[in-house]
Order: sequence, then structure tokens, then C-alpha cells
Amino acid sequence: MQISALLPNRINAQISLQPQSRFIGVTGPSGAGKSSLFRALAGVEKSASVQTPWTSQKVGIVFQQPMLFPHTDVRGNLALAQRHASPNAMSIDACLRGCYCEHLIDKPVQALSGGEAQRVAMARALVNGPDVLLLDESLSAIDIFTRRKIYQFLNNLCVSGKLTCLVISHDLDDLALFSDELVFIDQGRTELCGKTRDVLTQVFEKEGFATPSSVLEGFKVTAQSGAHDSNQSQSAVVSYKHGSQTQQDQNVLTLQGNEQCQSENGIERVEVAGQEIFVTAESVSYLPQQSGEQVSVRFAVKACDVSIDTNITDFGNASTISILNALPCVISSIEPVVNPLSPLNEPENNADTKLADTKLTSKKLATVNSAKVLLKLDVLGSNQTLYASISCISLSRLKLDVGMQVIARFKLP
Ligand SMILES: Nc1ncnc2c1ncn2[C@@H]1O[C@H](COP(=O)(O)OP(=O)(O)OP(=O)(O)O)[C@@H](O)[C@H]1O
Repeated sequence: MQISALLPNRINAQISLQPQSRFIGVTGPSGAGKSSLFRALAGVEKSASVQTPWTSQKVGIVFQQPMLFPHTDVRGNLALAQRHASPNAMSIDACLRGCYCEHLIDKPVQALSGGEAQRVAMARALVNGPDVLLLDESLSAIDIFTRRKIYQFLNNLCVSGKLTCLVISHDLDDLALFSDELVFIDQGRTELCGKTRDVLTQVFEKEGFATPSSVLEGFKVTAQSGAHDSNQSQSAVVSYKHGSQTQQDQNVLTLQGNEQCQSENGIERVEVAGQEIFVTAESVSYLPQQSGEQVSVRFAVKACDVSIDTNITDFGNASTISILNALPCVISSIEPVVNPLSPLNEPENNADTKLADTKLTSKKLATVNSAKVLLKLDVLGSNQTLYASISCISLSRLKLDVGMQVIARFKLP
């Protein structure tokens, strides 16, 4: 999927995406040109020259400012959008449910809070039945719980093949969780573009975040495929079917036969690199589904939530700690988390901040004035990466070094 946009003196962006990508995150510094790019793609910028694969498809855009029709109420706004809806558009009720604003239906627009107005604007855009939806920080005023639920609704529409979303956000955790691919815009150009976890790694390394998130992918585990008290490999055998209209409206994952998705008390079980991982239901999103029976999902793990255990034997039976999740890993790099405000960390004092291929000494750590280190961990049995942010005290107490095998333990995301 190729997209290009040229807007004199502002945008010169070429974006190359995989054909199966349906939820594409867009980020970059303030003033980078993200909104200008979307305005160009939506046809709002008359001087723009744009090429997209959506020439015969319906494209919608939702701005940060909801721009609802002020002379009517929520019902009136949705009814107006429905007048021009495409034949396969979802019902008003389904859109209201998916955007958590059923209770707002009779409210005048002036009586809506900022976040409520954003939810209604999102529902209104969906009622119109777009094939492609451009979201320009459209959910920025909504609390994280509701926002994640709406993103999950959109994610499910994307996975069912009904919608392609391009989503501008400064919240990298949201984008990590939902994006099939991520685009980083800077100075009007596409600086990075590709698989979310690869682009995120480059963004974190470039921007030097102290506690980056890692994106892990795996398969949903079914009820019949595993026991609770085991960390052993389980096979995941649920499938995604393009169900009836009602099912699609409600975004139901259809199960095969009598199998049940393992979601107990809001917890999903996901197989990652042969291990069973527990994740809260709201922290899982679906990948574009491949042919076959397994349902591919992803979740994000913050570096500060990962602990390191050097006892690599019998790791599935750590019954004395509350942390549920464990993945065998090898340390691939160790870098200090540098305090940017410290005078010790000016460039001339900071020449040797990469400790990856050297023996760690307390002298070196003192040189970079760091209380914490960031470990990059290769998850054994997969090509996935996990970050762990731990104290320098733990680093030296556990005598951690590059190449060491450890168990990464993390609470359920
Ligand atoms: N209508 C306009 N005419 C001329 N320049 C504009 C116009 N709108 C925006 N700009 C400029 O284009 C640049 C990119 O702005 P844009 O709003 O696209 O950035 P952004 O990445 O969306 O920023 P933010 O994250 O802060 O929303 C900025 O320097 C801005 O001043």
C-alpha cells in the first residue's frame, strides 16, 4: 500500500505499508506535519498533490476538535451523517455502543464535555460508513479506559476487514498496543515506517526514553488447551470468522466448535514463544489474521514492569511471588538510563554510555551518573524483544552481563 503526499513547503511524505495492515499509527514531534498530512490525504488542502490506494473508497476524517453540528442534538448529528451513509454502514445503535456514548443520544451538543463530544464525533464518522478513517488525535480528551475500549472497537472493525484506520497520537502506548504498522513523521517527511515494534525500538533509541514499552505478539489460548498453574507451552486454537452482520456489529470473535476463549475475570491467556502469559482483556489487541486457526494478538509491556530473575531452573513454579508472567530471555544489551539534567551527562562525560559489550563496573556506572539501567532482552524461542528497567544496585547484585540467560518476570499488562 503506497501513499504519497506533497504540500508545498510543508509536506513531502512517502509511506509504504504492507497490504494487510489495517490500523496504522502516525506519530512525531509537535509541528512535524502530521495534521497537515491528514488534511492533505482527506482532500482538505487544495494545493496538495496526493496519491493513495483509496481512490474509489469512502474516506472519513475526525479531528481533535469534534466539529459537531451545533444547531441540533447528538441524535440529529448522527441522523445527518446517516443520510449520506454508504450501504454497508453500521447502524446508529452499533456506533453509539462501540463509542460508549449511547447515554448521550438526547443531549444537545453544547451540553457535551470535551471527551463526550469526541466520542460522538467518532460515532458520527462511523455511522457514515467510511472504508478509511483518518483520526487526528480524535480521542485525546477521553480517559484511558474508555479510549482503549473505543480503540478496541476500531481494532475489531479493522480485523474484520470493514475498516482501515490511520491514527495520529502522541501516546506511544496506545499506538504500540493497536498499530499494525507505525509511521514517524518529522519535518514533513516520513522518517520511520514499518512494523510497530521495529519503529518503536528506533524511536526509543533515538529519543532515549527511560522506560520504553515492548510489543509482544502471540496467540490466544483456549479453555481446553491449558491449565492455570502451568507455564508450559499451550496451543491456541480459536479462529476468527467473518460472522453475521450482528456479530460484526458487536465485534464478536467467533469460536470454532465448543472451544471457549480463555477470558476469566477479564484476563486473557496468550501463548508467547511457547509460554503462557496472562494479560488483562483491555490490554490485548488483534493482529491482521493469517489464514489458519490461531488468533494472533499483541500486548505491550512497560520496561518498568519487568523484573529479572537469575534462577533459570524451574521458573514456571515460582510460587512465592505474585508476578504471574515469566519468559526466558538472553540479555542483549545493557545501557544506563541517563538523567538528562545531570551536568555529569554532558557529551564529553558521556562518551562511554554504551555498556553493552564491556564488563560493567561501578566506576563506569558512576561515570554516567545513572541509578537505573535499561536491559534489552531477546525472548528465547522467538525474534521478539523485551525491555527491563532495573536499578544499578540489582544489576551489580545479580552480576548481570550481556549474553546471560535470565527469566524476565512481569505483572499482567
Ligand atoms: N494552514 C497552514 N498554513 C501554513 N502553515 C501551516 C498551516 N497549518 C499548519 N502549518 C504549519 O505546518 C507545520 C506542521 O503543522 P501540523 O499542524 O501539521 O503539525 P503536527 O505534527 O500535526 O503538530 P501537533 O503534533 O502539534 O498537532 C507547522 O509548522 C505549522 O505551523
